[in-house]
Amino acid sequence: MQSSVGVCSSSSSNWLFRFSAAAAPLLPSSLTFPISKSSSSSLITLSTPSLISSPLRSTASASAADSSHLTEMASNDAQDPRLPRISSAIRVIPDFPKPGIMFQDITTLLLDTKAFKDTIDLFVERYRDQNISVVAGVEARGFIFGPPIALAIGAKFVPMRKPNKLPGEVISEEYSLEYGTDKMEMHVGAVQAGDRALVIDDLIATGGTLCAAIKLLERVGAQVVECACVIELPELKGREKLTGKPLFVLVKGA
Ligand SMILES: O=P(O)(O)OC[C@H]1O[C@H](OP(=O)(O)OP(=O)(O)O)[C@H](O)[C@@H]1O
Ligand SMILES: Nc1ncnc2[nH]cnc12
Repeated sequence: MQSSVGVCSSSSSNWLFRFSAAAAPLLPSSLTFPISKSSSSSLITLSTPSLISSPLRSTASASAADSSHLTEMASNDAQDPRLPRISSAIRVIPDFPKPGIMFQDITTLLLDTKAFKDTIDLFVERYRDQNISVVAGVEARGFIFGPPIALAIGAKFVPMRKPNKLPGEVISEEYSLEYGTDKMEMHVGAVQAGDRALVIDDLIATGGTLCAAIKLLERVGAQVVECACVIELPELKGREKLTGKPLFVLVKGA
């Protein structure tokens, strides 16, 4: 099938420069727990958990009528003590893969068995009763978080892959990057019209990647109930590009 360039385009590269804290985000208060970088080179340690709000509070912008109950759930939830550990388990590596980029490294979260389990549990607790039929995981790091969530909530897992990786017939969605475009692909037949989809990735920056995933799912008639990420970089305003789809995140990069 043909590729198409979606209306959701990201205006900057996937590798993102981090803005100063002075650049106040115009986003709705969606945050849960800020990741802060220690003075040492790579490992971050959270200084003070000065701003913890519930992960369930943090996310859903309630544009999709079908997801309004998720927003309601969020607003009623108390702070969750699991968030500081999750946040502090994420390492920030400056200048990777290019100078100026603060890389949010979730591999250290995977080494912390409690924090990793808590991460999965938080998503499972949110989605287990939402009648989700498909969890769509975005390559590559959405492949880490998506499958355990899918298994736990009884949904199928569908990989959303980079070009020319899937062997069967695919549909493709191009999306803009700062210099050029990238493409995401999904197997034809993996998702059916009427499926209720959750899109999972580790991180939202400009939102271009999640936008492409949403478009692929909607092209086959699925209903995207929500997007979920471990980390949001709010300064990049990716949330605003999600065509009204709710976004749920656990922590935000500072
Ligand atoms: O919100 P965006 O600006 O679209 O960026 C977010 C995407 O960037 C990273 O993946 P990347 O494209 O680096 O691929 P990888 O996981 O295969 O390294 C990240 O895991 C998200 O998928
Ligand atoms: N700062 C960042 N860290 C990790 N993955 C990213 N993808 C886009 N920006 C990123």
